[in-house]
Amino acid sequence: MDALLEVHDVHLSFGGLQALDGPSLTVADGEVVGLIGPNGAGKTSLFNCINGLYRPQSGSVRVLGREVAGLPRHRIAGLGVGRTFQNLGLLASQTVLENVLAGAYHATRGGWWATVLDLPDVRRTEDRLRARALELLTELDLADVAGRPVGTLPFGTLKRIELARALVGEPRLLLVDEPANGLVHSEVAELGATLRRLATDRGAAILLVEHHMGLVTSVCDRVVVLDFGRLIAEGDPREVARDPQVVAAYLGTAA
Ligand SMILES: Nc1ncnc2c1ncn2[C@@H]1O[C@H](COP(=O)(O)OP(=O)(O)OP(=O)(O)O)[C@@H](O)[C@H]1O
Repeated sequence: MDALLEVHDVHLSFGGLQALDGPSLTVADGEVVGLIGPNGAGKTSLFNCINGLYRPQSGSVRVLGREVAGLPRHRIAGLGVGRTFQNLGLLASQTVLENVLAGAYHATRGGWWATVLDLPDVRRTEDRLRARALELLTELDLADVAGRPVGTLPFGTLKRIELARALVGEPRLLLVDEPANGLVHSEVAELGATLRRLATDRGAAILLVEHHMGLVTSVCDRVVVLDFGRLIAEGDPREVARDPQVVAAYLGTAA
């Protein structure tokens, strides 16, 4: 069977700078894979190539066996790829519920006429998404703030809203970018439990970019390590963390 995500020999450069220099990796259903590496290693660039923000110059990115490199972002989201952003992509003046529903934009594209005419199909989809959003808000302990504007809420809460927004479209593959950044210890532990639950209960595959090694070792089945756009190690999180090449990369001494 095809892996859920297959990245093969992807190259991406900005002028003379090689952001991705041929990494290959796979993620299977229900698997949580950590994507780690020092600052500037290419982690976010790889996310951008998977969800269609960037188009790699060469190589292949397959989701459920289908080539997605070069497809528009909403089409890739429609194939089941969700994403959270490092710098939260939330709208401060909108409520928590509105922000979460915006994450399902690709699923509500019934067309202008369908929306204006309030066609039953569009209404049914919107009702279903609303119910799903409210369910997620309860699951992520956000039900009490559903009607509050996002701009009035603390940072740890915003991180959970960002996660709910990525989940409302029921992704098969979730790309999570530095979710622990800015969270206190107890929030990181809670986040780890939430990510594990998503993979175990919903069978979602998760690719997790994270610098917090405690979170990586506690939730990831496997990690892949990038340095200067290249894959330098792969395997069990604890073993990889001891790999001399990985240690050197983090200390800035790798070639
Ligand atoms: N749009 C862009 N234009 C020019 N250079 C870019 C662009 N996006 C990324 N880069 C460069 O590509 C390289 C990889 O960056 P990327 O953000 O993917 O690394 P990262 O591993 O996610 O780093 P961090 O852990 O700091 O978020 C860096 O040298 C970065 O400066």
